[in-house]
Amino acid sequence: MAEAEYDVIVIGGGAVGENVADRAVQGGLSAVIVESELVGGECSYWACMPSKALLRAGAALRAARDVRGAAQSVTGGVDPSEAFARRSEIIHDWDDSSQVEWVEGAHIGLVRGHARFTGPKALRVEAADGTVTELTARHAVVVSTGSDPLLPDVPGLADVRPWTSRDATSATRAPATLAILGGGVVACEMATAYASFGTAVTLVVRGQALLTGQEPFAGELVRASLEKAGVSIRMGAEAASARRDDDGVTLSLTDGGSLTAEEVLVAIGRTPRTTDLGLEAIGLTPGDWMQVDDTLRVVSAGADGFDWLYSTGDANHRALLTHQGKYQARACGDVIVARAKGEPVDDAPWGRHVATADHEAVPQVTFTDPEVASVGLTAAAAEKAGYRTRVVDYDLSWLAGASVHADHYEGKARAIVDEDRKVLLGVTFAGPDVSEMLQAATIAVVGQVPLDRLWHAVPAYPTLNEVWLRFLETYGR
Ligand SMILES: Cc1cc2nc3c(=O)[nH]c(=O)nc-3n(C[C@H](O)[C@H](O)[C@H](O)COP(=O)(O)OP(=O)(O)OC[C@H]3O[C@@H](n4cnc5c(N)ncnc54)[C@H](O)[C@@H]3O)c2cc1C
Ligand SMILES: NC(=O)c1ccc[n+]([C@@H]2O[C@H](COP(=O)([O-])OP(=O)(O)OC[C@H]3O[C@@H](n4cnc5c(N)ncnc54)[C@H](O)[C@@H]3O)[C@@H](O)[C@H]2O)c1
Repeated sequence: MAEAEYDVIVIGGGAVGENVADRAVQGGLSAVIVESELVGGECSYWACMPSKALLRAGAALRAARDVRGAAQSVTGGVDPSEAFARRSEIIHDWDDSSQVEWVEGAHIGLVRGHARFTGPKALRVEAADGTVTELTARHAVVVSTGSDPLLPDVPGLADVRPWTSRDATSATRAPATLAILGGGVVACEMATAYASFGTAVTLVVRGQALLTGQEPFAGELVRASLEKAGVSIRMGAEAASARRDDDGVTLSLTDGGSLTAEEVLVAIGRTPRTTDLGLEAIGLTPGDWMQVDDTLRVVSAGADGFDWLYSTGDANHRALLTHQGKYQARACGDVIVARAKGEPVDDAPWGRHVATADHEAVPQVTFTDPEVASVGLTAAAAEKAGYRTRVVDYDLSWLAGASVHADHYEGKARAIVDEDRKVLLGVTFAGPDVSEMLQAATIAVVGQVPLDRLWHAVPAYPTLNEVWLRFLETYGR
């Protein structure tokens, strides 16, 4: 049995854990990552990267088809086998050697195996070959273990071996038919990708809308385009039972209907990867999300007992997005260094050691058709939070840039103005290729740039970014 002591132990070598360890080492501490699967985690191998790779071919074709002159050259559809091959190439065929090389180059230790707490600042790591390493931390342990797909308790569902996001992103062949449970981000993105491969997709959605955390027009535009692409959408229905036979999986639905598909993908949210982490050894409850303060320090059972325990990324449930987890990681790594060295902690809102943006300025792109790019609060969320707001809507198709971009550009944009401070609380764009417009909105929201000053941020003509000028003109000066 090997033993080792480090200043910082990071459990989980996903994109988030890697960044915590990197910041700690850059601050002069020693750090080790414990990883039970692939260094790079879910995002690199089963989530962001492969899903976006699978979506890209369809998006490129749609763009070309809507530009007269280019459209004439598009004579076929997406070739799924080439799209799967490109996906595999982009994610290095599930080989993490390049990420391991990066970890080594960053002077971060790496222990492969499954970590469990044995006590405060103490972990036991079991590798697949049975090797055991006992690790102790001088200053901090960071739980960056991510999340797993949530499976609903539906009779028979587990027995039909449903697809999760991992199966959908690592498939090497498109099924003829696919049922998808859920109407959120994974469901809509995977419906878009598989419909582009020629799969007959049926979405089974519990509520009456898609992408419910977003402005309502986003879900409505995505719904219309999925239906145009041949996706069947069953709103107000849930799976009541499932069984598999030679015809595939048959789902009976709560609305009395049923459907049969070759595969069923469950995409109804996530559950924390904290069940098998030995949390009971430190007085926490296995299977819970880790509750943290803005410096990412665990507060679940009173901050005093856990001044050495942190959690970043999906595991803390603040914002289940790679970029936001990496943002937390930078604050977390830096605050661990500051506390270890007895340096001042900058934990005022927007300080170096806090993840303030998690509360009201989270950017997200959903890579559907159309893309949905949003940051900050929706109109409903701003109202709920008690702000006095004005909603500014603009139709993206009215922009000169849109008419050049595509022959039938369809899209909408919304900005939420805080009427008391005359700054933006949130912005949403839904339209083809809006993803690259998001960072300007994020800067305006995080920077709390006054509308008066935004008039001086002149968008280039003729680009889609002219929506910024139209927002201001619509609002009035
Ligand atoms: C289909 C899909 C598409 C997505 N697309 C996007 C996107 O486009 N953009 C975006 O921002 N977000 C996207 N997300 C969300 C994003 O994938 C997650 O927010 C991100 O991966 C979280 O990173 P993490 O480091 O917290 O967790 P993970 O990436 O899950 O990493 C955690 C790591 O910890 C390891 N681990 C867990 N327990 C232990 C243990 N006990 N011992 C040792 N190691 C352990 C795991 O093996 C894993 O490697 C997507 C999610 C899904 C499901
Ligand atoms: N492009 C991106 O940024 C991207 C892409 C994919 C995933 N993600 C992240 O991954 C996370 C997980 O995505 P997701 O789509 O699984 O979750 P989600 O929270 O986005 O959507 C889950 C959907 O399932 C529904 N639902 C919940 N329980 C249900 C049940 N028992 N039966 C039927 N429907 C049920 C919800 O109403 C919701 O519509 C998200 O938080 C998202 O941030 C991000």
